[in-house]
Amino acid sequence: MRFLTAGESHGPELTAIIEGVPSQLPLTEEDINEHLARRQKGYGRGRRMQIEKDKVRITSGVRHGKTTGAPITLHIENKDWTHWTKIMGVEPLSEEEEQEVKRKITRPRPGHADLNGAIKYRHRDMRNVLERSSARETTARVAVGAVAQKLLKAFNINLCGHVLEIGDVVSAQPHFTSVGGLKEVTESSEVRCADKDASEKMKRAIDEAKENGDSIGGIVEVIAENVPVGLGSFVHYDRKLDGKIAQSVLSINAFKGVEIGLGFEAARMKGSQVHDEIAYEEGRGFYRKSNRLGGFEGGMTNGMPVVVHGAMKPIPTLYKPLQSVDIDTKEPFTASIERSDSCAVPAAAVVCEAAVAWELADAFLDKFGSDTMDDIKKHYEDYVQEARRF
Ligand SMILES: Cc1cc2nc3c(=O)[nH]c(=O)nc-3n(C[C@H](O)[C@H](O)[C@H](O)COP(=O)(O)O)c2cc1C
Ligand SMILES: C=C(O[C@@H]1CC(C(=O)O)=C[C@@H](OP(=O)(O)O)[C@H]1O)C(=O)O
Repeated sequence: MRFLTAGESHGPELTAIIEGVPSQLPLTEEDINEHLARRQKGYGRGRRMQIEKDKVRITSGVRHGKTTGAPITLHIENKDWTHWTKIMGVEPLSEEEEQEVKRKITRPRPGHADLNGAIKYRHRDMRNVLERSSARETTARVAVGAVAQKLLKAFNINLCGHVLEIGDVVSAQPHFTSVGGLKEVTESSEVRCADKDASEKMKRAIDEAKENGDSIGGIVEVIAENVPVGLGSFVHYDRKLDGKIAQSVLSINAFKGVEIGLGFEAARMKGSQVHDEIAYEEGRGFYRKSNRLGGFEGGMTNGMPVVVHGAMKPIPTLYKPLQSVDIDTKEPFTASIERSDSCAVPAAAVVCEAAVAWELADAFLDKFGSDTMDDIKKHYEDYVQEARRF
């Protein structure tokens, strides 16, 4: 499968085209809207989230509730667009209009894409950078991930993204019996954290950052269960699925770190404390006695739950000024204030879930074929039985 997204933060809409989804997969707009709504929730977001009511419109690749195998086109309207029609218009402006909307952005925010993007594309108005570098794009990625999740769910593969840390507040590791249970708990929490005490502390940490004109980051975890052994491959660098997941997670706006299983902690431990012992049980087949490696060995899934962590830096746009330099006057200034989130870690957990879902679904189709759900199901069931008997 592959996908492209397009659209600016304050343009009319976000669009995604997905190619390679098999035919006969049941899919409705509501399947996607559910995830779009989840991404919009979460403590610490700014005023923009009160304006947007993200809903998808499917205009191709689905007929009467099922995919056809043709490219799927998804559209999500930006409600805020009505306030930006002049500033974001496609047609050239008259001189008068130009005067009216002339509010060039010349003051780059430390930590955002503004300055590098302006130099690279030679823009003297950094709006041309911020519009596309904005994490508004993650709406499209979540929509695409929702399609991937629908496919995985047909094979009982379930995912959940949740918050482990915000600032210096750390959640006790969740004790979940199933991703379903974890999902329920985290969806009812404003910070999407399964630890009730930590959730309250996280909210206070967000409030405190906001009161101080500051922002705050955190760590999210995505767990996927019932993933079959053998997705991805060891034979070539760009077929290693853990590597693909890492790329996908790091490409989410503001994500600066990714771990599979113990991740960085494994580097500080002895081999005997890290590697998961192998066991065998009639009917179940091979399994690991623990899951410190997060479901991966040799770039392939090993049948244990996939566990991915992503670290999000604090949001760059700050009410508390940081120093920067105007690209026109070359004068130093302290950053101008724009509307902004103070913490988007709970929302980012949903984005991270979508990123992992996409990579798993893509690897799944690589292994089991990609034309029609019936063929894939046959192939999958044969393989799972074989693997159990191996
Ligand atoms: C869900 C989400 C919401 C975000 N909201 C904001 C925001 O309101 N203001 C901001 O400056 N950055 C926000 N960011 C982060 C920026 O988009 C990101 O830092 C920027 O694109 C630069 O990319 P980089 O941090 O990956 O280098 C958000 C990120 C995510 C994932
Ligand atoms: C719009 C979203 O996030 C935006 C991401 C973002 C950024 O710079 O990344 C800046 C803010 O945009 P605005 O300046 O319009 O308030 C966020 O609201 C969204 O998540 O849907």
